[in-house]
Amino acid sequence: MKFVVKLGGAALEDPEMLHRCAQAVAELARDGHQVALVHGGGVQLTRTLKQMGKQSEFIAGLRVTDAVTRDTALMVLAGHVNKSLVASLGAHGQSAVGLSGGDGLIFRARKKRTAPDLGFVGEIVASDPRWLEAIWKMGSVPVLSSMALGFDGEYYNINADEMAAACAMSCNADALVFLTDVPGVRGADGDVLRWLNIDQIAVLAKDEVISGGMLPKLSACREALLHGVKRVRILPAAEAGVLSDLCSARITQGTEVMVA
Ligand SMILES: Nc1ncnc2c1ncn2[C@@H]1O[C@H](COP(=O)(O)OP(=O)(O)O)[C@@H](O)[C@H]1O
Ligand SMILES: CC(=O)N[C@@H](CCC(=O)OP(=O)(O)O)C(=O)O
Repeated sequence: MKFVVKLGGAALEDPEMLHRCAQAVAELARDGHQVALVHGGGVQLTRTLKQMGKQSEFIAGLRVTDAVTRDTALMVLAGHVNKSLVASLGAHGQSAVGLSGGDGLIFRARKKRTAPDLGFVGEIVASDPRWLEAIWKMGSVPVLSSMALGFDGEYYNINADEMAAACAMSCNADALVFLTDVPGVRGADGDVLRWLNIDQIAVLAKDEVISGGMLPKLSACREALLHGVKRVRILPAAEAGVLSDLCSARITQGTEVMVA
């Protein structure tokens, strides 16, 4: 099976969590699945920007990205975070190849047109999954950071959940799993929803039951499901160990997002 696993920056903060997620991804690959790992690193980027004296601003879960922020995103996401994940997979005996969307022109971006303007924030408009296929053929795991090149030669900062959905759509993934720092999507009563229909997303957003980073995440889930990805699940990173059971057993952790 083809899996796209997205690992969020908050989950990456805890070395034990990182270890668990890398182990689960390595196990999936060793079981013969084709796995692409797409990662975020929003928390790490915010910290580095703060050390540089720059405050971060988000609008509807997306970072306002000026040129300095974009260059810092390249450094942190395509650099340190990406290479740390390659190292973690390596520590579990799994070879991995770290890439950004710009490498091999796997993903092309264009500036996201929003009001207010978000600067160098992009959206994926084209993809060429042949590099992913080539890496899989070599028995390796592509590890993708959420930066992609525009046709104007500029790098754009892509929300990592959007990047993961684009990756899953591009390679016709059987499953897209978001490993995150919460136990799942919480409903109005605070309990984790075991299932979420994509038609409910707009209502949850309107009622402010979902906010911040959950907005682009659920929008990415919706896009992926509407474009042929068969299964989409939001899973707590702490439970990454159940990844290999996803398609063979009934799992209860996290939230399954579904089309009506
Ligand atoms: N209804 C909700 N259920 C769960 N998390 C929510 C909800 N609404 C907002 N959130 C926020 O969404 C965050 C997860 O999104 P995000 O920060 O983008 O995670 P990641 O780093 O995994 O991409 C949670 O930490 C939580 O603060
Ligand atoms: C445009 C935009 O907001 N990009 C994100 C990219 C990283 C990301 O999405 O990281 P997480 O998955 O850890 O949240 C950012 O700059 O924070």
